[in-house]
Amino acid sequence: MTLPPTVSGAKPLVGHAVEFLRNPDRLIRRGFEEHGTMFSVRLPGGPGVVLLGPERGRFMFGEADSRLSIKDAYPFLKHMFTKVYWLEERKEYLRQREILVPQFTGKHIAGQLDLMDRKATEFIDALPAEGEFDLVEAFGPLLMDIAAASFLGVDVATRIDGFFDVFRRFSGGVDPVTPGWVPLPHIVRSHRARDVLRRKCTELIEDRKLNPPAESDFLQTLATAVYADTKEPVPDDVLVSLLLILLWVGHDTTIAHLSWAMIDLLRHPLELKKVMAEVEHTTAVDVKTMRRLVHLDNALHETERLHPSTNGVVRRATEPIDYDGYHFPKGTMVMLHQGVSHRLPEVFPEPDEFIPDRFSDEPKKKQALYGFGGGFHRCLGENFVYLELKVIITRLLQRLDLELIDSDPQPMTGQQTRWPQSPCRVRYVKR
Ligand code: HEM
Repeated sequence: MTLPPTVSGAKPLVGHAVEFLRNPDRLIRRGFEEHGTMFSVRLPGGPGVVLLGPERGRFMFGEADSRLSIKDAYPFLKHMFTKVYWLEERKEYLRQREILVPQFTGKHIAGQLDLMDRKATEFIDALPAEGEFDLVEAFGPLLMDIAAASFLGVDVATRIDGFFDVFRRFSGGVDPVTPGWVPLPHIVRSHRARDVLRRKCTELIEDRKLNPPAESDFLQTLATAVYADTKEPVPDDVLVSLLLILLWVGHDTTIAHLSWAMIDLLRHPLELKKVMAEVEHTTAVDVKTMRRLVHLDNALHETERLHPSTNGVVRRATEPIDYDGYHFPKGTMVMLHQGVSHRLPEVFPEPDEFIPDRFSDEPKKKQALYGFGGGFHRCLGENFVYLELKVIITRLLQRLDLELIDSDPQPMTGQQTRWPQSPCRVRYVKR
């Protein structure tokens, strides 16, 4: 048995590396058109296999970590975070996961809703009576502020002004092809930003150990965490990396989802009207009320389908794997690409159209979405994100009349989170 067929366009020596770095979506769409839902790409680190669609997704996320591993799947995380969480051996990863999981229970997330509401309200209060803003430029600091207040505490969040810009430089280090030691400008910038962030997070943890607040919060729980099995304190460098991961994933990908959700709604007045009717009289922002916002929920899933925030979910084969008539040698990089998977016409008819009601007609279709990954590593923050988006959008639509200035923003290309490219401005008038 052999690898799946290879997509066209491989160059001598570098294979598909350059196109994969610069325009992975185009490469993968071409692969789909040439070979269907499974094909190979040639990358410097060895063969890569791209999988598309729910059936292949079930295979990928159903495989054990011991065969399709997350540990070596994202090499850039090594230089961005050093050795932590996904990069650890399975036993250590599970010990760290045990610390995180309790922070994402329904009860904990429900406790964050008032904070999200307060921050969204402050954001709107601070706007002049009318004007315009760029969605990414405006939502970036707002979402960073919510992530910082949720994971560092409200008092600390006020002391870390400017974190969003530092994180922006840090995120520039996402590069699955170039080794972390190569001194290219984006990697050097990312390392400098990482050092600033690590220093700051170390100070915060040390400070919390010395001065615990009267009421415990997430940062306090983390600063005093012990491993469940040995009862030994978790070392500071691990705590700092966990904090950095949460702050990073806690705002970066959400910027894309929130910005695209607003763009999708503003470009579809009939859908906007349905959502407006639903949120118009919403005063309390408790979990039950947010769950009743069915149109908004469907619209957010439709945005997740059309504009997934990440570039793909990746695993590395730790042993040779035979699948559907093909052979993946040990070391193969296996990637599920959400962008193309979410637009397969046989799964989602009229794939390029924004049709939130498709999820009312067939709620199970949500299971074919991979915006938040799948299986054991499925995003721990998914419920947090959906509630956060609902709270913010409810308040925005209640208090602002909005109109898109740039009517057709395009997604970022390359390896960056799929934010809409600026300018993506809205004009608003306060009601
Ligand atoms: C729109 C926003 C978000 C998107 C699109 C997103 C997407 C993802 C994806 C695709 C994965 C799976 C990675 C893989 O399997 O290789 C993941 C994992 C994860 N996400 Fe998110 N995420 C978002 C927001 C958040 C937030 C707000 C948090 C928490 C603050 C969070 C915490 C995590 C954690 C801890 C994992 C790792 C789970 C594990 O492997 O144990 N995410 N996310």
